Amino acid sequence: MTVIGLFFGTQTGNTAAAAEQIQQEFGGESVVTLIDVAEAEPADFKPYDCLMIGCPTWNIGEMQSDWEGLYDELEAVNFAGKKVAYFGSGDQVGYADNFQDALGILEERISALGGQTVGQWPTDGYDFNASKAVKNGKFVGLALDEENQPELTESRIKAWVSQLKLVFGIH
Ligand SMILES: Cc1cc2nc3c(=O)[nH]c(=O)nc-3n(C[C@H](O)[C@H](O)[C@H](O)COP(=O)(O)O)c2cc1C
Repeated sequence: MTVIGLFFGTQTGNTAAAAEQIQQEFGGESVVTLIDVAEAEPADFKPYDCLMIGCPTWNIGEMQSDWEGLYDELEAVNFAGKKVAYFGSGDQVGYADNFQDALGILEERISALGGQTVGQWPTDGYDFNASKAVKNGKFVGLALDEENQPELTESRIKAWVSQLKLVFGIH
């Protein structure tokens, strides 16, 4: 078993591609296991003390549909003692009033179930009106925008992962 479980949902592939890049940055399959939420159930979260949650925002402020389907069932997971990092895909221009809302929705739910949020990310360099993913002036996790800032994705992932390696205790 690997150290980190990365659970992602995706509609058009952007969040899946980010998940793969994040896995590579951490050192590959021996460190991070990728799990598509379309095939996940609550018991799958149990083995991991370190989790990453990847979810794009869809339909104006909603979670991607596979996360939507799992949302109620998350209640069966004990997140106490787990460090949880979040990342998402969104469109800050097209959906400026709901940028990355899904991240905020999931973070609130999983925190209420005992998860410890790690990997917060600054809002500098983004331009949007409102987001449920902003808490105390920061995004609750890494915000990616393939529509408007695809050239920044790689460097954002590298910076975020290097910060998380320390938090997760991975060298
Ligand atoms: C109909 C539609 C609704 C969307 N709604 C939002 C939204 O409310 N907030 C946001 O940040 N992005 C929104 N997006 C942008 C997607 O999150 C973005 O395209 C993302 O990269 C998709 O990720 P995926 O390929 O992993 O599914 C929307 C896109 C479409 C086509």
